[in-house]
Amino acid sequence: MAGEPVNVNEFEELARQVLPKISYDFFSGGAEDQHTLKQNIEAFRRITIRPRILVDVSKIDMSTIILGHKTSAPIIVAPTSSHQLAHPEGEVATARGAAACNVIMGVAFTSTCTMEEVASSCKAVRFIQTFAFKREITANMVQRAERNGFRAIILTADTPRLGRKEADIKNKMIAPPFKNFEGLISTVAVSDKGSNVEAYAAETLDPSFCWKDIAWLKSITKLPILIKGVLTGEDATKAIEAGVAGIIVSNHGARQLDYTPATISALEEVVHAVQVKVPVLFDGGIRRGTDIFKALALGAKAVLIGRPVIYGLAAKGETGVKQVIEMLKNELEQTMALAGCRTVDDITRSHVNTETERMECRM
Ligand SMILES: Cc1cc2nc3c(=O)[nH]c(=O)nc-3n(C[C@H](O)[C@H](O)[C@H](O)COP(=O)(O)O)c2cc1C
Ligand SMILES: CCCCC(=O)C(=O)O
Repeated sequence: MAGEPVNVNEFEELARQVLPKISYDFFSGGAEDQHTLKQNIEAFRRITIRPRILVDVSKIDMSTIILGHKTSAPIIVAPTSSHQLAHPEGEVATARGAAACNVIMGVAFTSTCTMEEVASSCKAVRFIQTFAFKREITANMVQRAERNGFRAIILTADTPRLGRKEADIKNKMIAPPFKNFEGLISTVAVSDKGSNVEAYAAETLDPSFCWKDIAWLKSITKLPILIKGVLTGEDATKAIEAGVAGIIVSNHGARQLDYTPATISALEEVVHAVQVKVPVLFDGGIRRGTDIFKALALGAKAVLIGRPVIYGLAAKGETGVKQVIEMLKNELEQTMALAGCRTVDDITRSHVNTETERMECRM
């Protein structure tokens, strides 16, 4: 590619050029047939925007408030693991990039820098992400998150076991050391059968964790809990009953169960079930400012960005993370101006058409 990247897809190409194949495959891959992986992106293309003209758009304000935290735009860095496989400075560089853009940083417990290192590296508002780990691991995570000024817990609930990413199995992907586990698990899992990331997950996860156990998690922390991995109205209702502070519509970047719907196709069902009782956040396949606009129009309060941030990190470290977030912010600002929306609250359901509406027009 000649010249500087002009959109986040070009950052993926840069990342592919600099990363060893095994790492690029790990970051970019999805589960099994990777059907949902493609759909997460394709489904956005099937939604059209209904712009309004002759609105005063001389000033655009993208700022919003998420769980009480003011951010410059409805963008959050998604919690993703293993950033040192992308860049030696790992999650510290990512968090600094997020801080420079004044957006919230999601930190995975399976990070390669410790949560303490990330916490002391910058002033970004940080949320810690956990899985349904065995209880002693979760209790340790909660204590450390509170001590280190994390502002919320993201409980990723779509991972009672790890999805099958076949590229990782073929490549015999070796997980980097997940430093947050030091002293918590006795052995570093190894497997000669394929990806050892799977063996790692099997050793740490508690697949019996279910809805009633959220009460236990709530009993050991004062931090608000966001539940990540909701794809149906039924589960959204259960999440509200369990008393979560927010819901993240996500299929884990299509890395868990293949043939789940593209997340943008599942968003409205969840939004309807939630009835504005808690904020609904969204991730999966966001590559353009127009994608963010569409997710907001369908009811999301903010979006999480996974792979593009990792690609920025791989290509240019902290600067790359910053550039990726800035690009998405600039594109969202442009979209809002051209669609006649001055603030994020001006973006409504009537600013998009989905396939459902287009079918109705034809009938
Ligand atoms: C390499 C990689 C690692 C991930 N690790 C985690 C993780 O540790 N915890 C988690 O909840 N989600 C994880 N995710 C999922 C992201 O949080 C997010 O849901 C997803 O990346 C969004 O889709 P996108 O990559 O298309 O933006 C990971 C995703 C990728 C690509
Ligand atoms: C045990 C690491 C889990 C990372 C993860 O969630 C993913 O790769 O999707």
